[in-house]
Amino acid sequence: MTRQNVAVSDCTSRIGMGRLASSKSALFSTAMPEPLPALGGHIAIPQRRLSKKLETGGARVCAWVDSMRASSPTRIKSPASLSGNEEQSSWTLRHPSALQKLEQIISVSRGKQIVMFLDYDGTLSPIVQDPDRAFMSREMRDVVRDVARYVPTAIVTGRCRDKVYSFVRLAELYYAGSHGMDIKGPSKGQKCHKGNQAVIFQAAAEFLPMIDEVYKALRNKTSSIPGAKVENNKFCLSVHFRCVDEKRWAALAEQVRLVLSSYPKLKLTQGRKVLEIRPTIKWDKGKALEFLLESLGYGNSNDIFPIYIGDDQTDEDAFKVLRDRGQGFGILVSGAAKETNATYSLQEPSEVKEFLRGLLVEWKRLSLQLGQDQGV
Ligand SMILES: O=P(O)(O)OC[C@H]1O[C@H](O[C@H]2O[C@H](CO)[C@@H](O)[C@H](O)[C@H]2O)[C@H](O)[C@@H](O)[C@@H]1O
Repeated sequence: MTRQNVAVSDCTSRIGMGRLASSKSALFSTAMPEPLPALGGHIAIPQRRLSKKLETGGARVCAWVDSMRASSPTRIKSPASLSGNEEQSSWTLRHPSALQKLEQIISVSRGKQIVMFLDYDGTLSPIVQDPDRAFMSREMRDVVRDVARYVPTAIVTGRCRDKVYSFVRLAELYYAGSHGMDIKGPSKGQKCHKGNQAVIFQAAAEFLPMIDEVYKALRNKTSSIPGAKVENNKFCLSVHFRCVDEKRWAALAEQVRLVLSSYPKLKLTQGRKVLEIRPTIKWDKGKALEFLLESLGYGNSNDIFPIYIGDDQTDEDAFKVLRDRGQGFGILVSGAAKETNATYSLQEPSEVKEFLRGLLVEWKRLSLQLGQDQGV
């Protein structure tokens, strides 16, 4: 047995312990090899450290597996003094439902230019097992189309831009694919936009050959793990483990670690049951949001009100940008209490649809009123 094999099987047995420990508490966490933050968002696993410490790869893989088990964004653990329900209610007080606060949201955004940013998976479409079948409903498409008639609207996603376009099929939107590393403007004119040119920005163009190479290597190395799926998102990759038996997560993580150890210019982050591999450049959904605001001519405007709706750790970068700018707000789509920079929450995509519909009712009323005031 090789050293790597030993590491993986050690970890696998620890996973068993983990399950036991989670019901009986203790032991498991004290056996942690080296504290590692959850793999979320830009909490990248430093590849330099990784390659220097290949000999401790097993320990690292165990830490990854721990993180894979945590949800994304990280769930808030209730302190012993609070029950799960109490924690949930206190979280909802801190991040109230955007549906319940609709009137307040409409009132604070009045007179400002709203710009709408929408994540795709888990926000516009429900999470499903097969990433190739994450379709959005016709009702959701209709609502998003209507929203884009009133305000500039962008889809910001970890997916490959072409792929998300094949799901959304609305030419009037902006699309920021590959976690914002691939941005294109609408191909159909919209009255809110300045001109009709397709803004093209690719933050990581030089990484294309490397990403392609790693895609092939990962496909090859993970092909024997049932349920594992590697998705090529052009400037980044997704290694899905939603359909992989938990007992095999360590083996999968180990293969990913082995491949990445030869690519110090790539980093690993985590989404919902997915390991995401991307260039170590300082670009994320937050930067994409800023880039789009700038492109729309609102970079220095005080009269804008950006709204970003997303469900995943990678959306936190955008929530944080809005919080730091003090403009607009983020809405986290989550039914559970999670650590977030978003201001409001919505439980699931159907609530996203209701929220957007609620805004539309108000915008339609306003434009009717404007028409009447102008005697149209
Ligand atoms: O930024 P997003 O639009 O939220 O994209 C993030 C990842 O979404 C997709 O994976 C997620 O949705 C799948 C379909 O529901 C689900 O099977 C998977 O477990 C989720 O992680 C997409 O396939 C990934 O490439 C994106 O990175």
